[in-house]
Amino acid sequence: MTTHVVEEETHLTLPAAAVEAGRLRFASAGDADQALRLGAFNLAVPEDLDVTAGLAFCRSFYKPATDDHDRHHGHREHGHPDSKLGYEDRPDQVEQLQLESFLWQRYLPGEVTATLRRMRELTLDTLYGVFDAIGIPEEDRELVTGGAREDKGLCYTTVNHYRAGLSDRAGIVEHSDSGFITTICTDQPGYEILHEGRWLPVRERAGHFTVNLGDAFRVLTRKLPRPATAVYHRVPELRPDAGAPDRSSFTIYMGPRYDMSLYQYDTEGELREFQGFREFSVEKAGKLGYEFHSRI
Ligand SMILES: O=C(O)CCC(=O)C(=O)O
Ligand SMILES: [Fe+2]
Repeated sequence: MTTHVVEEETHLTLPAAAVEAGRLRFASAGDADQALRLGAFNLAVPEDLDVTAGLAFCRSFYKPATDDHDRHHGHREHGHPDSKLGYEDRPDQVEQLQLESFLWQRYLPGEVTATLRRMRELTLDTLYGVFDAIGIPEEDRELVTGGAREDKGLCYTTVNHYRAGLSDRAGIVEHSDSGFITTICTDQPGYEILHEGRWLPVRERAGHFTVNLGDAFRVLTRKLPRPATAVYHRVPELRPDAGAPDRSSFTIYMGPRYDMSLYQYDTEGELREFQGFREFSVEKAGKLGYEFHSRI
């Protein structure tokens, strides 16, 4: 007789971790192994990180601005001339605002910038904790990330508004994230991952973010004894729910810069240049049938 409860077969509970005094700690060694295998885990929201401003911004950024100085609204029309990313009305339900970390202060409300900066710090500590778990030598980390510790790599936020009113399309189509790591804050369920060939909704763990590992980690570690998976994830079509707000999420993404290379350890453990990250990203976009950012 199986001891599994039905719920456990239809939902996935992610392994758990927390950052304490700047160090990532998984709940157990088993959680660390599972996190690398899945390419996803839950990360405790630290007590001094208030996500309220971020979630409120997810519900306001797309609405019309009241004046030229209104940074809470008007981001559909803004143009964000200094960003290579910016606003995108995607073919799925989600509309997204993506802004590099050096532009947060210029374009975003002060309280949102403060939240994102704290979440960036947390994401950096988490990234280094994953390097520890895999056994990536300290002296290689700044090279492969393009200087994440000195904020010279690529770090941006994605602010997601899922327009439940748009029918017959996915919330966000299945994809892996391209960089090393993405920390996601959501206000409601919907996130699913591909696990052993099946799409499974992930059970929300109260007071936790979801962390994804991306393509840059998969490429880097593919030939190592403890490789990291780039998790395939999606949000299926969301239905309008009278009285409930649309689904919101915002993320911190960290990856290589587009002007640098992806790296890979060979079977001897030697670090080698793999492919230019921009070329890799253009090829990936082509395979998945979407357009690569026109400004990059
Ligand atoms: O909203 C979510 O749960 C996932 C968002 C996501 O996958 C992304 O922004 O890359
Ligand atoms: Fe994603």
